[in-house]
Amino acid sequence: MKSLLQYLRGYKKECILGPLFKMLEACFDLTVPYVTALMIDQGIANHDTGRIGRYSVMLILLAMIGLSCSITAQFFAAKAAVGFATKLRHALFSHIETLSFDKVDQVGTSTLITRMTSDINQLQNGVNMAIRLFLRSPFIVFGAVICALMIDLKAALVFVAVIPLLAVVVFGIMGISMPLYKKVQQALDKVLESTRENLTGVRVIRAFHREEEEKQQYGKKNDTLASAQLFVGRIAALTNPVTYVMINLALVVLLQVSGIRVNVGALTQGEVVALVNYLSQILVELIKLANVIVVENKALACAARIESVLKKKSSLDIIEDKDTEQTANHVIPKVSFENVSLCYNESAEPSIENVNFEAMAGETIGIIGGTGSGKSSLIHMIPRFYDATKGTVRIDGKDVRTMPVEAVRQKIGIALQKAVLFKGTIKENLLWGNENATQQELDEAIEASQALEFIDKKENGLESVVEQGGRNLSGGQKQRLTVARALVRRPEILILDDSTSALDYATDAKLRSAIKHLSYHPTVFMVSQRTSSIRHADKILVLDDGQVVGIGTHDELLKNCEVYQEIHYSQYQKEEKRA
Ligand SMILES: Nc1ncnc2c1ncn2[C@@H]1O[C@H](COP(=O)(O)OP(=O)(O)OP(=O)(O)O)[C@@H](O)[C@H]1O
Repeated sequence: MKSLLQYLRGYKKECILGPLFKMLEACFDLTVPYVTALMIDQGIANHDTGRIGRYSVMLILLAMIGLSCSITAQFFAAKAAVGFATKLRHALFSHIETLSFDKVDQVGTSTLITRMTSDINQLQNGVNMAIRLFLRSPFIVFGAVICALMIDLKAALVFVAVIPLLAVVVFGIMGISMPLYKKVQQALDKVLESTRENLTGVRVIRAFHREEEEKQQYGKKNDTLASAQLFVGRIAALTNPVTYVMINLALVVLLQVSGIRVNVGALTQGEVVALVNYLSQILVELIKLANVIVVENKALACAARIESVLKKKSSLDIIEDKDTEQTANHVIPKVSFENVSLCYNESAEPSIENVNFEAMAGETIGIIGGTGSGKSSLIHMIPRFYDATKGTVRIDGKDVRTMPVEAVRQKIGIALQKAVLFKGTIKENLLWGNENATQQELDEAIEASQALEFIDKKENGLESVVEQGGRNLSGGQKQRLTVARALVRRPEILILDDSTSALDYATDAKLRSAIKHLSYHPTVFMVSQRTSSIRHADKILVLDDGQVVGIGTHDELLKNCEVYQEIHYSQYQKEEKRA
């Protein structure tokens, strides 16, 4: 939690004034029983309506001042808590944006969402409660005991006896329920994870008639959450009945002792009422304090979850450039892989193993292989989505790890396998590639990606609205826009990760030809499952189980690479049959 306190720094005034006003309110609250006692003893006992009136006005004034103090404290507490949560949310979001993919994979997207939302809300609640009640409740408990002792030492012994007992019960119940709140939070994580998966995959679920199964599984997770919440709720709910029984027993004892003291003339009736009031105040404050501690503990648990994300460092460190290998006479390839392996996690088999190749500037490199053969893994190492676990990936002869991620990505335009677009207009989405792109650059990208044909048909053209995730566009339209977005940057390196799979053969061919004839000459990496898409590449890498099993041109591979032959002839025959 310590490291999170920095986000409260701008709210020092609120953090001091909030508790201060709460303490003022507490002082007025402690005065009320005393004034009531005076009203009973001096006003009611003597039938003195004048005094009764004066004390009544005093009580109303005390209540009004107390209320104003309470509202002011609430204002400061809310201001500090909301400000703290906003700053923290912003910092957490910015931090997550810097994390490397492996770290995001490690934590998990849905739990990151829980931490950004529910955990921060919990923490905001904790800060608010702490400012308002952390000092007030103990202050009232001690204040009420001191006032009781000042009224009558013997009668106040009841307080001395009952407060530790109350404290044991209240804090005992709290101690039992605390660890259970962690379980509730974990169950909530699972429900949110399932919600997210179901909402994003709703079409697939319906297409496969998995609604019932999904409902059942969701129901199970929801029930687990509900039973965890009920269990902890039932334990927490014990607090009130148990403490009320205790306090009522204490009241009986207090009235018994006070009655005797009144009879011997050591106490007045008004003082008895004041003692009863103080005892009730103590009970209320102890219960409040227990609630505060529960909320604070939940907040601390959430703070630890948030801190654990903030402590995660991107694995994409910049290493020192010790390269001596490149010589002046050697033509430096645009991209090269030297004995590169990639393991997503330590225990798993490598997804890429000992890959070596060079891509010269302006060349087109085709990458092909069965599903799961490592095509995406291979190209993800160029923009440093993941760093090689062994070997070196170089751009312009420089180890990519010696360059800042932004510098590497600035050179690259990438259209990922899953076409992702954002809410906004088509133009806004394309400008992600380069926010300063000129109309001419946009036009060239749109034309090359074969997106012109469908953008032109739209009433608002480039200003047409793209809904969240691009759901108002077809798969092929989305793919063409993601290719256009990559081209708008006029990248030195263009990576197309199976990003034309939804296009028909003719459009795919036009797109490839347009990329060849761009006004600039990027080095192109084209991942595809279809040999027809990569057959004209200068060099084709054939991947099988993470290893390069063939490298060469289409014709060369057809002669000497069994895996390529298999892929090609299976498709070639299919196409023949179709024709
Ligand atoms: N983020 C990840 N974490 C762990 N393992 C991964 C991750 N991404 C890919 N893998 C694993 O690496 C291997 C290669 O996956 P990759 O996505 O690179 O294959 P691919 O050839 O692109 O497949 P496809 O053609 O189906 O897209 C697979 O076994 C996959 O399970």
